[in-house]
Amino acid sequence: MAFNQDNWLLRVRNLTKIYGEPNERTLAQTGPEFGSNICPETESIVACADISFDLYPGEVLGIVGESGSGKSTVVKMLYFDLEKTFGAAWLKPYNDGLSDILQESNQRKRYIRNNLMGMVYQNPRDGLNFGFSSGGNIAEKLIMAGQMNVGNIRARASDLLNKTEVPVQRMDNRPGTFSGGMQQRVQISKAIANNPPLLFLDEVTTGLDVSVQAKVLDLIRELQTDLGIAMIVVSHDLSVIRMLTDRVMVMKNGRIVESGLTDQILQDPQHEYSQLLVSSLL
Ligand SMILES: Nc1ncnc2c1ncn2[C@@H]1O[C@H](COP(=O)(O)OP(=O)(O)OP(=O)(O)O)[C@@H](O)[C@H]1O
Repeated sequence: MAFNQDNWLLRVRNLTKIYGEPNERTLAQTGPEFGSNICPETESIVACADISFDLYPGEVLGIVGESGSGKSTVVKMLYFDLEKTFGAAWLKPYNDGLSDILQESNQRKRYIRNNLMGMVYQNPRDGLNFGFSSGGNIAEKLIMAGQMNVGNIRARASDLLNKTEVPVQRMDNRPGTFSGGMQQRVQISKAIANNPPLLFLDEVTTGLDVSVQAKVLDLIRELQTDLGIAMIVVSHDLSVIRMLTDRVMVMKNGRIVESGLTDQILQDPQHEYSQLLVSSLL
């Protein structure tokens, strides 16, 4: 798929998260060439640094890398779960892409999250309220975006559960009574309830049985084709990245070591670490 360069949906520049108290040499002393994200002088941790990319409407971008490479930190900052240390991000549907969303007030950030973004976490407990029914969880997201009509909300919830193949008769049951795969489907329903242009998926199939994983991945692919939502897919699993994404960024020790079209990187990885990842797929 070709994307028009001027027509970005999300623009991210130099996104960086450092824990602890860095000094001016911290960034220069951490990263893949040092095999570590810990500053030897200050012991501050560079969870990720200098992350820059553009995402286009309807595009699926993968972030792949080993545990601790900084993948989740990137999406958590963009979804406002974590504060950035440095960097900026712009979202086209918000103020025509003119405002750095990371600098906005908490109230504006809530608006952006509720109306323009969705997030599916690895652990359904992070994305769902287990005290509410599955329908109630979807309703919560719709209400936060200003919908008030109970009939409409219920109709939308049952439509979404249908779409994600959760039995609609279980709409009034709590997610705690569902299987792991079904909990992820409810989480996906909730995340897309407001038709967001942008969806974050953070290791959403990790921890599920292989056959259940395949069904959840199929569902995500179908939704992407039907709804054309742009997605950022975080996974340590290159087979998930291969199945879902158009483009991929490979991360190691908090930095992007390689990025490009997924097919190209899978066929001809340039960085030593990407080569290692790809060879583990074979
Ligand atoms: N609160 C924290 N304090 C200090 N360091 C942290 C904190 N949270 C995360 N880190 C560190 O930041 C780095 C990146 O973490 P992150 O969770 O983004 O990695 P990841 O690639 O998503 O891995 P995983 O899939 O295991 O979560 C890791 O080295 C981690 O130990």
